[in-house]
Amino acid sequence: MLDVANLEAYYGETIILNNINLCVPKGQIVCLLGRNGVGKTTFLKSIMGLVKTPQGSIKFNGKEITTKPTYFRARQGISYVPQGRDIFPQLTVHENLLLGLEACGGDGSIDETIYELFPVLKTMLKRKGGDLSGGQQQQLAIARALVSKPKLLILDEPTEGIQPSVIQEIGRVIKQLNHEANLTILIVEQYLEFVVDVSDYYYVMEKGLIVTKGFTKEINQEEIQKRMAI
Ligand SMILES: Nc1ncnc2c1ncn2[C@@H]1O[C@H](COP(=O)(O)OP(=O)(O)OP(=O)(O)O)[C@@H](O)[C@H]1O
Repeated sequence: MLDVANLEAYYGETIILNNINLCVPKGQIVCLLGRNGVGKTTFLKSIMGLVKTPQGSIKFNGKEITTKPTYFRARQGISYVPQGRDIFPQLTVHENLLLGLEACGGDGSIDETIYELFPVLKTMLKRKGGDLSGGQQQQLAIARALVSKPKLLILDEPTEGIQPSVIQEIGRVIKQLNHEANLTILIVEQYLEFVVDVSDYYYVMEKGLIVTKGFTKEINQEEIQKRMAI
């Protein structure tokens, strides 16, 4: 579904992504692991068209999107939950969710299945986004990304700063979306246990390069943990 080949990205003269090749097959959950600052977020921003990529190609469902604007990519069905969630603190939960419709042109309505996935949000529709806990904000951010019924959901460190019970809840929802709705998902993560729990395939990035990859069921957790700790 998502095919990235020989991708490069720079901030000024500094190369951040160096010849990245990564593939997210339809119906799978793929995780990109790596320490702070290796370029994971830059990679996700490249997919969304938020960072310029002078070299390489990004294909979505076989179509070249490398030079397309962000809104085009969103309308094709790519939905992105950035690191730090980007919830609008002064808007209510309901208003934050309505903003998710913008990705598909502002039409339509919020599907009831969103509240089935995240029952806690239904009880908080009139609350300000800024009054929610970190975990609830993450759930709201994921729910907002789902409102436009994407084909590919991209999550940047969904477990960051979140308590274990909510991490479990988020893991459950991600697996449910994948199994029941056949949603394809790409996740950037540093929390190895979560990656092992939810993903089919993993990639590890170091200094803008993919250094190892494989099927999660064959992962050597000790080796990956060492790489993450260096
Ligand atoms: N807007 C920017 N301008 C210049 N350099 C940047 C910018 N954003 C990130 N960088 C640098 O690019 C490198 C990669 O950053 P990036 O955020 O992609 O890493 P990351 O792996 O996602 O890390 P983290 O887990 O901390 O988010 C880092 O050295 C960072 O300092």
